[in-house]
Amino acid sequence: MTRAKLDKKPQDVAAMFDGIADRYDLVNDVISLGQDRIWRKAAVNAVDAYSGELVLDLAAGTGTSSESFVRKGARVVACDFSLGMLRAGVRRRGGASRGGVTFVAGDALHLPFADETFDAVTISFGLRNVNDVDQALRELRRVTKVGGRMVICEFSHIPVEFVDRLYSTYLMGALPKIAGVVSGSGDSYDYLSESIMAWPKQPELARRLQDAGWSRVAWRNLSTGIVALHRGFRDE
Ligand SMILES: C[S@@+](CC[C@H](N)C(=O)[O-])C[C@H]1O[C@@H](n2cnc3c(N)ncnc32)[C@H](O)[C@@H]1O
Repeated sequence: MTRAKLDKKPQDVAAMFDGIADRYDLVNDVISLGQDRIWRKAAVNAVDAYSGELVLDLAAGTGTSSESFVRKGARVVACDFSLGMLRAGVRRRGGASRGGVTFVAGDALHLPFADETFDAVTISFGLRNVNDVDQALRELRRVTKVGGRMVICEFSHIPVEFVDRLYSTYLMGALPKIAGVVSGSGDSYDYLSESIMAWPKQPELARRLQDAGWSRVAWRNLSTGIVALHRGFRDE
């Protein structure tokens, strides 16, 4: 089983997700104790897409993060570069373009869309896996219409130091073991823990959004900072 490292070589990241695609959604529910559903709901509310809008869900994987936008009446393009994850999503929905979700293969660093295509763009638990975060933030902005918005939902850091240390113990100890039993690939979940711990804290990520040209940047913690939602607008 391929396991990505912190250099996040695209072929390793894609192969790792190909390998865990079939059990990906089940493992998420188990290791987050069902919290992932609450985080996804918060992301959908933050995007606040309405009927007739076109939303890009980047690094959409199996499309779990995409489905709720459709329930709000928007059309969603679910884009990912792991063909294994896309196939699992297409199988589950019974087609590559069904019920408002269209799966598209594409790389976050060179998105296969024209400038100003989407009303809103979003990425859940994907940005941390991209090997050039700043380029991905610029690409997301390029494909967003002027006036449009972006929401990032990503694992983050608990602001209270000793609680963050306790959480790190769970991340480095129990999490990969539990995920290993459920998924059959503990190595991939060692990468999950390491990549979360190496991920920038909330203010640093906000600064990088601004550097990439996003305006009115703000964030909010979910589950005391285990996850954070960052939001920005394309004003020009
Ligand atoms: C943890 S999964 C998240 C899937 C989904 N958004 C969710 O919330 O369940 C991360 C996804 O990011 C995708 N990914 C990582 N780097 C990417 C890139 N450069 N371009 C497109 N997708 C990428 C992986 O293939 C994987 O499907």
